[in-house]
Amino acid sequence: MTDHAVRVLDTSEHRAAIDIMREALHFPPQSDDEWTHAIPTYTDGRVFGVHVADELVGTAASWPTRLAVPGGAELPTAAVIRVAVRADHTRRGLLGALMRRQLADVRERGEVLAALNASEPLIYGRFGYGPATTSRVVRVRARRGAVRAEAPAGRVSIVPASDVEARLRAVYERIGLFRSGMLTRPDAWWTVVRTRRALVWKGARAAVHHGPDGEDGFVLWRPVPSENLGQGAVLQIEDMQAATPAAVAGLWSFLLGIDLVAEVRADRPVDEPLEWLLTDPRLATTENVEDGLWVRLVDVPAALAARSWGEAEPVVVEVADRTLPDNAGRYRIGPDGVRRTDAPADLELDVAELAATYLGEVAPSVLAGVGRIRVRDAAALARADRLFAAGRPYCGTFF
Ligand SMILES: CC(=O)SCCNC(=O)CCNC(=O)[C@H](O)C(C)(C)COP(=O)(O)OP(=O)(O)OC[C@H]1O[C@@H](n2cnc3c(N)ncnc32)[C@H](O)[C@@H]1OP(=O)(O)O
Repeated sequence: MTDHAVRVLDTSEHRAAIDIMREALHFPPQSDDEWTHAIPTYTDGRVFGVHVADELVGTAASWPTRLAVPGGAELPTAAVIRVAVRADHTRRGLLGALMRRQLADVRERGEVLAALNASEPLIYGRFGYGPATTSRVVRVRARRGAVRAEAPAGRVSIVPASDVEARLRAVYERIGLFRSGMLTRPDAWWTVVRTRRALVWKGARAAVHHGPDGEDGFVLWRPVPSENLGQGAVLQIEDMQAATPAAVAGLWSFLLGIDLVAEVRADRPVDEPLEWLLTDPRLATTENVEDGLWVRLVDVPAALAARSWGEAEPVVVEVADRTLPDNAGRYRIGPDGVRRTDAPADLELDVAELAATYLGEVAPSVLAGVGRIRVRDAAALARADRLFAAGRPYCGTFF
């Protein structure tokens, strides 16, 4: 491995770090205007840099959030952002050095989980992250009456442009983390959205859904270029939160009924019953189903203790963890809770596979079927499926 040093960057070095990230993603360096907006999105003390011969060549940062897990607990979580190594220093172990240092830091802060959106799915598994939520990219052809009349939709009203951030924040706070996989949104997250609205998403509009008990959903969308301009605009949903079935129906009905709109595109939960909601289910086309939030159990005992478990006889799971070895060991998981044990293992898995099952995204038997969980007691597998089962997770907060 190259001679290198990883350390916390001070604030005067943050701009250089963000430019390394932008270069790695093939974006130009930031303008002064962009940098002014970006400053508050870096949390002091949480931005790492890796130096080779005193030159900054890589970076990884995070900000603090909370992630909802099955049963409703919200766990302190590091949202990992802006991971990059300069192209002339890749594949020499520098990301590994950054990841190890960052995970140690997350652990010291008492954060139970780390989470990220991966640019490529091959990067993070080796550091114990697993794909823990899924989303689908969907296109829906717009037409008035696209949503079935009997759907219990409420009223939708457009938010004045000057009020968008305050209203959306208020609704997000109000509805809370209503499904597992959701994250709290700190100031830094809203700053990023404000910046995008000002600099990139020009023309973005927002609307809220009014349910019987108040505002229970919102959508932020913008028109995007399309080849079919003559047939109407294409609307890209940038943020949609819908805490009730009526909010789902109301917001879709509103968007699909706007005049001069040909199509609405969105990233939505795979279990959103869109096709059942539409008068013609073929109006919706799923373009892709892809990994969403990658999660890392940084403190395995605390993470396992915090989620609820289904009804089944306990299983003993042996967890391997190369990066944070004190997580390794056997855990007895049952409906009454989780404790370390010396009993023989029923199932053996890596902490990355544990992360993939943790929020209920995938059943242990699925991972066992493809050889990613080793089964020592076949009878335990069905029990593990029942224990790990939970409503489908979805994040909905891109960062
Ligand atoms: C949360 C986010 O910010 S996601 C954005 C991530 N950043 C990017 O995609 C920007 C462009 N890419 C980069 O900056 C770099 O290639 C990085 C950060 C992804 C990887 O940095 P590197 O310093 O090259 O990684 P490093 O050398 O430590 O690799 C560690 C291991 O991961 C593997 N690896 C790293 N990146 C990749 C990749 N993109 N695809 C496949 N394998 C990879 C390496 O081969 C190595 O494997 P090994 O341990 O078996 O030898």
